[in-house]
Amino acid sequence: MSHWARTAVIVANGRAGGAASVPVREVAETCRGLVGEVSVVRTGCPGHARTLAAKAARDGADVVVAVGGDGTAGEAAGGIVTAVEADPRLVGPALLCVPAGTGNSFYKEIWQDRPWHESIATALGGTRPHIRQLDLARVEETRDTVLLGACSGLVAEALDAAAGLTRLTGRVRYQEAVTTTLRDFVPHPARIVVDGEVVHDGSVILANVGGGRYRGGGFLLLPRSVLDDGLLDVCVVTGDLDPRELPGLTRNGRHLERSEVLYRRGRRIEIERTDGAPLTFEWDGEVQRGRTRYALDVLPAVLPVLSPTGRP
Ligand SMILES: Nc1ncnc2c1ncn2[C@@H]1O[C@H](COP(=O)(O)OP(=O)(O)OP(=O)(O)O)[C@@H](O)[C@H]1O
Repeated sequence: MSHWARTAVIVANGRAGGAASVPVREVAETCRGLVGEVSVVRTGCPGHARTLAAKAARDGADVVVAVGGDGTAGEAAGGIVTAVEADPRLVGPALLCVPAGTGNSFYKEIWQDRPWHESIATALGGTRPHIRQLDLARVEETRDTVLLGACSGLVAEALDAAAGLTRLTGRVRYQEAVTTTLRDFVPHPARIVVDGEVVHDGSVILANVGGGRYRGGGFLLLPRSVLDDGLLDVCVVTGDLDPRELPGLTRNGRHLERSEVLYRRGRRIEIERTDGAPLTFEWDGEVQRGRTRYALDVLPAVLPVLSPTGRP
């Protein structure tokens, strides 16, 4: 049987948290049995996966296989989408993720708990691909694309703290960072605007926009999010909630039952800190500093992603 993909480029991040447990050689061998031509490129620095995926798109690859975690997946997604924006004649390669990171939230969104070699066999093994055209978000201030989500407050501050916990690795590192951040965490005053309507103006623990349902591997912040509905979801946890309750509540989405939490959908979400101080903000795990405001616009159906079925 001849399979559908002629060319695949494997973009591998050897610095991702789970890289040691997913040998790139094995990923390449699995792909070679299913795709005519497979090449492997390795990232040399942060941001490199974006450049490599954009080049693969310009070279006409059918598939980009991103071997790494959520950061690698987000960079590869951005590379594909910006290459196609720059040259609309290009047909963007489909993205296939192999979970070699720490949280691997994006892989789980698409493939749940399936082992990676099964996902590759399903994605590349048939005579036609199952592709979902996912939405991304674009940050107005920087023009960056966002795959998984963006968040102010607690999540962004915990990511910042995690960077300093070099003695720990993996999920334990992030859990410890959340615990440390919660010790003296102070909510920030912010205005949240959805499609031009102010939905909250006051104290905020976090405002998370996405994208993916999970952040940080296991926190179900956006339980109702659909990756290809043409809309962004936003969850605002107001300062009326005790922040120490949040890790427990977001394990299974129970925070949505609380009156201190707002959940909305829209095409454009604006988050602005209202006391003039810089807003601690992050997207796809990268902490940002210096600005008081960020606006995110949906880019509907721009990213082809290989999936178990065309739609969930
Ligand atoms: N050669 C490299 N040297 C240093 N950093 C790199 C290199 N290649 C990629 N990176 C960076 O490594 C970072 C971590 O990668 P990634 O997010 O994929 O793994 P992770 O953090 O372990 O997983 P997750 O995000 O799923 O928790 C990314 O920010 C990426 O830009």
